Amino acid sequence: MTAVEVSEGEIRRRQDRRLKTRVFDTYARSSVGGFLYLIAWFPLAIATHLHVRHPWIVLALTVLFVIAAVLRRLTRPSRDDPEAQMRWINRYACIALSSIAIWAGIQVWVLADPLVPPLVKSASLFGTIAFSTVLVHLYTSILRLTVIGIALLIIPSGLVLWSDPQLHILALTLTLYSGYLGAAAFRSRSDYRRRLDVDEALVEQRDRYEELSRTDSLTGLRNRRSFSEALNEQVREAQWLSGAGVALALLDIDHFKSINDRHGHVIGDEVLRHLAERLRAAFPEPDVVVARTGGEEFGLILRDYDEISTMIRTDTFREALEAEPVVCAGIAVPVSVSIGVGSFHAERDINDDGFYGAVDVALYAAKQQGRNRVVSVSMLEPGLIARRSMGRVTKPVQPSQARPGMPRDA
Ligand SMILES: Nc1nc2c(ncn2[C@@H]2O[C@H](COP(=O)(O)OP(=O)(O)OP(=O)(O)O)[C@@H](O)[C@H]2O)c(=O)[nH]1
Repeated sequence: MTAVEVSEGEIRRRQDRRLKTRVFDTYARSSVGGFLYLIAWFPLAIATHLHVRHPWIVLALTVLFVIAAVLRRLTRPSRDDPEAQMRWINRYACIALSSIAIWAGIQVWVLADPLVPPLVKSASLFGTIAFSTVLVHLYTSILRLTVIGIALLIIPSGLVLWSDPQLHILALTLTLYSGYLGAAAFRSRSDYRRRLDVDEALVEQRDRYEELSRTDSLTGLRNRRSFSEALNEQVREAQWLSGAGVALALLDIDHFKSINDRHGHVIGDEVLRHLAERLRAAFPEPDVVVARTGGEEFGLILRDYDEISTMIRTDTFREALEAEPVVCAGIAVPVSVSIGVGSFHAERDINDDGFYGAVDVALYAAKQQGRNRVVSVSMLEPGLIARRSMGRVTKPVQPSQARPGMPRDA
């Protein structure tokens, strides 16, 4: 896949991420917006004396505003289900539009009522203009809601104003202003989309760097840092969850220095790459961790494996590797590996460091016994782990702790 091609799954993931951002931005900006109508409604009802003239209507409208405001606050979007988020947008838009429609109706009533003083009519119209302006900022990511909301607030009031020839100029001004708001809503939406694009690019870049920091650049396998973290995690699981088990295998190419000396470092690198591919093919399960832990050292973490099954599997791999030389640039390079294996025992190993140290001693024993073999921790002479681990390397060190002279690129 080239850099330009993006898989369907990836496109879907991006769309879902954008939808989630839109939904949560909308909720964060506007979930208390319904109460604004309520706050504006009380003084208006009093100033127009509607509470004295039509107390039941005032009460009914107040109840409707309260229901819409509370519903808007309580209708929380789903965190992870994109279909539920789409449904939420529609439901939320209906609730928001119902408050807007009630206010628009009140505004028409106030403008048309001859008993309402002109000053109160102007104040109420000013409130309506403020509400329609706020919509542009509240619902930036749901353009249709903004446009319908502005139309609901402005058009009926504009028509009432237009019905009085003396107020034509006011109706025209209102129409012009609604045009401006429409343009602002489009502008605000495209700014918002640009912001989403930038956010997305940053998230992708962060994910890419994170992936790179866990990958061995030569082989593409996990690197020692990622391996250490996975081992730590799985050992902790084995410590705390009854029934969870974890096995570890450490593989070291035999006489790799002479491969480098005979064929050069470029072929040496190719051998490392080929070995990585063979390991990946031999241990394809997603829950098996395959890593390059050092220069010519590789590691496997096998969840829920015991020592014997790990020995059998790694020995099969060793035999297959020995039987089929690695071919690099037309040169057949015989490669063999020594392997140490073990499964985690809490009393013996204590933690991941102790576990790694024990398997490392088994690997050391495999080298000592003539190489090209698998040695398990239980095959070791009692007391050897304690003696050897004093002088041997324990769990792979983090890159920041790496000493000069450590293998390249690991
Ligand atoms: N080509 C190549 N060589 C590497 C890399 N990292 C480490 N090496 C070489 O791996 C060799 C490891 O040599 P030793 O530690 O002596 O081990 P060995 O020759 O495999 O001998 P045994 O492990 O005892 O069988 C050194 O020559 C390193 O230079 C690498 O990334 N690429």
